Amino acid sequence: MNEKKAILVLEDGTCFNGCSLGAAGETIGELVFNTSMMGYQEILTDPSYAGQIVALTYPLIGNYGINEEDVESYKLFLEGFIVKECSPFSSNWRSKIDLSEFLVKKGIVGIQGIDTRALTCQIRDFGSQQGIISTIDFDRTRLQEKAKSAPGLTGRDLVAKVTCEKPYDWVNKKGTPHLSRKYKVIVYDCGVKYSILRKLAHAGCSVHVVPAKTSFETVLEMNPDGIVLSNGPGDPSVVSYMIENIKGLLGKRPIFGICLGHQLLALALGLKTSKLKFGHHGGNQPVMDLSTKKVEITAQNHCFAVEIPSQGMLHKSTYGDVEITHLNLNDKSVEGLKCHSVPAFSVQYHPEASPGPHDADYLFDRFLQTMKS
Ligand SMILES: NC(=O)CC[C@H](N)C(=O)O
Repeated sequence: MNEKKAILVLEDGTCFNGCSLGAAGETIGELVFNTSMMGYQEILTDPSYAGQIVALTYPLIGNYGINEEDVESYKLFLEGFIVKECSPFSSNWRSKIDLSEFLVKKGIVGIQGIDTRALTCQIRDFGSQQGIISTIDFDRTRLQEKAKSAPGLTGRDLVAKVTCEKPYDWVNKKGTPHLSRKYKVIVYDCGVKYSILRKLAHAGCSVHVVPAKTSFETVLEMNPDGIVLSNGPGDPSVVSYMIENIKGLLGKRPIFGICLGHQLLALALGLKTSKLKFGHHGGNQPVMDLSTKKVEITAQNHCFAVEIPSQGMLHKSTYGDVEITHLNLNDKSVEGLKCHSVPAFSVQYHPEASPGPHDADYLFDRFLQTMKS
């Protein structure tokens, strides 16, 4: 273990002393804990973690290294990383680099050797808060002040920070776009995970990714068969340009929203979103499909959620009835919705992720069916 000191100070003054992991320096972000036992590479490269410091609850992380295939983005957008113990060596046939080297290379400041269980209990009991990791300043009062004055996630448009600058086609292994495909899908990149693009390509779609600020008129001119609203970081309620785009697309083409995309679709339909106490981040969240009563084990990563409409599971929107289709069995929060009069549906969880189970794969088939009809 790197013996260089590091400190984590929370907004409320709680302090953890540990060792530096990754780059030296200082970083501030909203603290979240992720309960996945593996998949740290996918977590690190998920753009939805922009603005956040991620603590992993599983105690030993890094033992299968980092490979070239499992990245979810070209860049790391999270603010910091916390583990109990980073494995000092890694072993896997695909591994190209150790986790700690990878973090240094990507400039991510982290801390290890702290009681991640105590940190998790703190976040779970008192809710998420800002935290600061430092390897250069150990003055607790000063660090706490900095954490307190950090902006937080609410009211911040982080999509603008992570969306692609230019449109691009998702290419196959030979580097050419999948053009002669059955369905042409436009993906609004709000911080898209590559697994979504991989799944769509695997399902037989040609996949065109566009920046989040692309107008709905431009998207319609491209004549897609369907539109995917991707995952992404931050507070959905302030991403007004996406909400306006969705309003322009509803009823014109089939829409499938994933995570932030689900929240944005809900907002466009007149529903509300709000922040959860500490969010859902992990690979074993139980979700019930209310129409079949079937329970799926799902991967999730979100801090905000769609509120249950005051009149119950059916919401009257200007686009017709909107039904809440899925609920989280842990806290009964909204996990999915569908429109009755226009082809649009969405889920709060990640059907493209497979933290073991592939329970939610069927949603891609459903999207294909919607495009077909
Ligand atoms: N993974 C996501 O798309 C996250 C959605 C949103 N930023 C949230 O935290 O709730």
